[in-house]
Amino acid sequence: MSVIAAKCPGIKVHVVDLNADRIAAWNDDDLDNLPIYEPGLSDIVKEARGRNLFFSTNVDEAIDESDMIFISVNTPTKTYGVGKGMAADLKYIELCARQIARVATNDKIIVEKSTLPVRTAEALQDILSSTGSDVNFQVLSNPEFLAEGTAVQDLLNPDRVLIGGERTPEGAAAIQALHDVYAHWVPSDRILTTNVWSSELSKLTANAFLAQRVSSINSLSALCEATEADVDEVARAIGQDSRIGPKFLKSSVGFGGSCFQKDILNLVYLSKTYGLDEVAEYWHQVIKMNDYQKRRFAEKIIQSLYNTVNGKKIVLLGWAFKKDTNDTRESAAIYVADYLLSEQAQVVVYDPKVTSQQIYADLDYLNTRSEEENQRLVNVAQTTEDIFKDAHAVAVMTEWDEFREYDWKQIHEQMLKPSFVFDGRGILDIQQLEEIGMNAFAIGKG
Ligand SMILES: NC(=O)c1ccc[n+]([C@@H]2O[C@H](COP(=O)([O-])OP(=O)(O)OC[C@H]3O[C@@H](n4cnc5c(N)ncnc54)[C@H](O)[C@@H]3O)[C@@H](O)[C@H]2O)c1
Ligand SMILES: O=c1ccn([C@@H]2O[C@H](COP(=O)(O)OP(=O)(O)O[C@H]3O[C@H](CO)[C@@H](O)[C@H](O)[C@H]3O)[C@@H](O)[C@H]2O)c(=O)[nH]1
Repeated sequence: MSVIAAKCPGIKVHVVDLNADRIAAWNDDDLDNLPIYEPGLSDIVKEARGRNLFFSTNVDEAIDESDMIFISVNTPTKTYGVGKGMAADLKYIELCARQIARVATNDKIIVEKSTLPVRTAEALQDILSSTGSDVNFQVLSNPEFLAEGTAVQDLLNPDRVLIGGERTPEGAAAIQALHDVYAHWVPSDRILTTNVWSSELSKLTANAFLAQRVSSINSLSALCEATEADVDEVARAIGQDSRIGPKFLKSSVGFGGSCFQKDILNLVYLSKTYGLDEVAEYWHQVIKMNDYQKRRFAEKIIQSLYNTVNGKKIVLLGWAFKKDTNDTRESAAIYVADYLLSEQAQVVVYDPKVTSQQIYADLDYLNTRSEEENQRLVNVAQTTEDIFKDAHAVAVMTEWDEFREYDWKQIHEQMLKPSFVFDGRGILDIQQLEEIGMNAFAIGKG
C-alpha cells in the first residue's frame, strides 16, 4: 500500500489494522521503528506518509470513505477443528467481509490481497451480498507475489500483476479500475487478467512450484554429501538449461517464511477436499522434504560433535528466515535450535535484525519446554562481541552478508578445539575454513 501511495499521489491510501501497536509503529516519527524491516521501505513511507498515505485503527471510517478495499489480513493455518494443521483459517477474512457489509453505504470493489484457497471469492460475495441493502460489491482476486527482503524492488518492478475478476461487464469495469491503479508504474503487458478462480489458484501454485524447487535441490544435497558431488555445482549445471533456469536452486537448511508451508498445506487440504489424494500427497512431499532437511542439519551437528551436545556452546548465526528481513516466521533456525536444545545444548543466537524478545517468543511458541528452560539454555547476543569465546561450534542459519565478512581466523582462535563450523546456507569458503584449522561442513558438499 505504501508503494501504491508513493506511485499514485492522486490516490488516497488508508492502511487500517486492529493492532494499535503496529499502527503506532507505522506512524512513528523515527523511521527506524517501522514494524517491518525491508530495504528501501522507510524511504517510500517517508515520501508518502501524511501526503496520501495514512495509518490508523479507524476501520469503519476507512471502509466508508473507500472506493476500493484491499483485504490483506492474515490467513494462517488452522490450529483447531476440521482441517487443523492444514486448511487456511479464514475467520479474519470473513470478519472483514462482514464489517464491510455492515458499514458500506456506496458501491465498492473488494480486492482479495491475502492468499486464499480457491473459491473464497464466492464466500466473500455471498456475505457481502446478504445485507439486503442496494450496495453492490465486485470481488477481485489480486494475489501478492512480493518476497520479503526484496519487497520494495519486487513491488516497483513486478514480473507480473495478476488480477482475477468476474467475466461480466461489472467485473470487467472493476478489473479495469484496479488495472489503472497499477498502470501508474507497471507496464500493461505485465498486468494479467484471468477469471477469479485461476487467479486464486495461481498464487498457491506459484508458491508450491517455488518451494518445490528448494525441496528438490535440498533432497539432492543429501545425495551430494553421500557421493562427494557439490550441490552448488549441480545447481549451476542444471540451471544453465534454459528450460530449468538458475533461480531458486540454492540448497539450504530448509525454507521458512510465513507463506510456503502454509500455502502448500492449503493446497494439500484443498486437493484432499476434492478427493484428489494423489495430488495432495505429491505436494505434501515438498513439506516433508523440508522437515527432513532441518532435522538432518541438526543431526549432522550432533553427530559431528561426537554424538552429544549436552552443555556444549553452539553459536547460531542468524534467526530470520532469510536475509534482509526481521521476519522469523517458520524460520529453519527455530527448529534447528529446538532440536539442539532438546539435547541440552547451550545455544547462543545472534541475528543483526531480530530482537531477543522475538527469539524467545518463537521458541516458547513451540511448547517443547518451559519458558524458564528456554531462558536458561539460550543466550541472545546483541553484537558478536565475545560470542565465539569457548564455543564448540558455529552454525550459519541465515545468509546475512556480514557473516561472510567475519574474520574467521580470529573466530577460530576464540573457539574451543577442535572447532566446528556448519554452514546451512552455503555462503562460507569451506576450503579456507579448513585451512585455518576448523572442521567445516556445508549443506550439499561432500
Ligand atoms: N508476508 C508476505 O510476504 C506475504 C506475501 C504475499 C502474500 N501474503 C499474504 O498476505 C496476507 C497477510 O500476510 P502478512 O504477512 O501481512 O500477515 P500479518 O499477520 O503480518 O498481518 C496481518 C494483519 O492483519 C490485521 N488484521 C487481522 N484481522 C483484521 C481485521 N478484521 N481488520 C483489520 N486488520 C486486521 C492483523 O492485526 C495484522 O496486523 C496472508 O494471506 C499472506 O499469505 C503475505
Ligand atoms: O534457492 C532458494 C530460494 C529460497 N530459499 C528459502 O526459501 C524461503 C522463502 O524465500 P523467498 O521465497 O525468497 O521469500 P518469501 O518472502 O517467503 O516469498 C515467497 O512467499 C511469498 C508469500 O506468498 C510470495 O509472495 C513470494 O513470491 C515467494 O517467493 C527462505 O527461507 C529462503 O531462504 C532457499 O532455501 N533456496
